[in-house]
Amino acid sequence: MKQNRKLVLEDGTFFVGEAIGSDVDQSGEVVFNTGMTGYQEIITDPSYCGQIVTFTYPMIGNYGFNRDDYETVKPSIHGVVVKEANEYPSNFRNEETLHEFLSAHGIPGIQGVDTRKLTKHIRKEGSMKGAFTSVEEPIEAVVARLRDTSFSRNVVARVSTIKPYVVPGRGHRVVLVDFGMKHGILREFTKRHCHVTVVPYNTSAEEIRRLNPDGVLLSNGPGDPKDVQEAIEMVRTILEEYPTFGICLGHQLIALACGANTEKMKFGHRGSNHPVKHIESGSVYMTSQNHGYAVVESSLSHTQLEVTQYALNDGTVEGLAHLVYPCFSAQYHPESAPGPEDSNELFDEFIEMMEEAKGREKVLCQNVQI
Ligand SMILES: NC(=O)CC[C@H](N)C(=O)O
Repeated sequence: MKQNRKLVLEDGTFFVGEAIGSDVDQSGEVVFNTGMTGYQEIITDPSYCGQIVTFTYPMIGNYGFNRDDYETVKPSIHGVVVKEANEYPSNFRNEETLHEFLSAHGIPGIQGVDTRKLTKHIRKEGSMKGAFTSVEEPIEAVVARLRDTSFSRNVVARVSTIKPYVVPGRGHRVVLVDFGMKHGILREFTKRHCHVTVVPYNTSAEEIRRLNPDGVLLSNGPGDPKDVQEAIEMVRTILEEYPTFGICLGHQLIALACGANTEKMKFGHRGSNHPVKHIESGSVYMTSQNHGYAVVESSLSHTQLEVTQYALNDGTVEGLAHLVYPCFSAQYHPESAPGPEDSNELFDEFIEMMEEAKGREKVLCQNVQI
């Protein structure tokens, strides 16, 4: 393997390896994902906007990239770090290699890195900034540059849709607020015949009201939830008016809108086998996760939210429900893509919630007629 690219971390730790993908010296927050499969979905998940993802599974690219598994058409990840990038994918759906895919989308990568060492370092020291550079560039210069770089606070705006669009269906009318939506979420709604209107992240409560939805879905998305202030305002209003379901960033926005707090985690949860316990049933579900922030449990005591699910690995909050309004959320990805589909039923719960709300409306109308 060639030694023609370096990954330098903010604390001066560096890894030398072979350049793959695009030839750009990009920087980002270095995080790790432990999934054994699903690299295409991970690389195309907009929640990774601005991040450099280290894959702990040692060979990436072995089944190639195909036309079906995109989570968004235009990836916004800032780089990938792998132990070995497979050059000869073998799969009937394969269309291009990891290297070809990354090159086509301007994403840099590196192979030949001891990803186990890098992951252990991040676990110990926490996720941190990193940059790809040439092997010649002095470490001190890169570190100084990284210290001066601050992450963009505008990542949601980069990945959200600019204009609303409709994915027609004959079922419930859902307004899906796109903070960096994975296509998997849309797939779950179309599977259930919903009529989905996807709207930009900064759509106001008034604009949503004009669409007269049966329910509102707040999608996943990149960055710090506190950076999307206009959405927090909107969520505060809509959750009192419509059945509301929040996924990942959407979950965090519901918490903030209700007066709770969120915090940055040391190294986050990114993988496809995170056990989550549902308090009411006692059941444990394997979940697909990708988040670096979490809801602060102690901040929930003065809100109208209750914890419905916990992460079994570290006890962090994984699910919330509103005590008054039909509103609930999950910190993980019930749409999977990639990962287990155990929690798919949350979409059915949301459909039931919309049905119940419609039923209540009908009774109210009948009473008025009498
Ligand atoms: N997948 C997501 O929606 C991630 C939410 C948020 N950006 C976080 O890292 O916690």
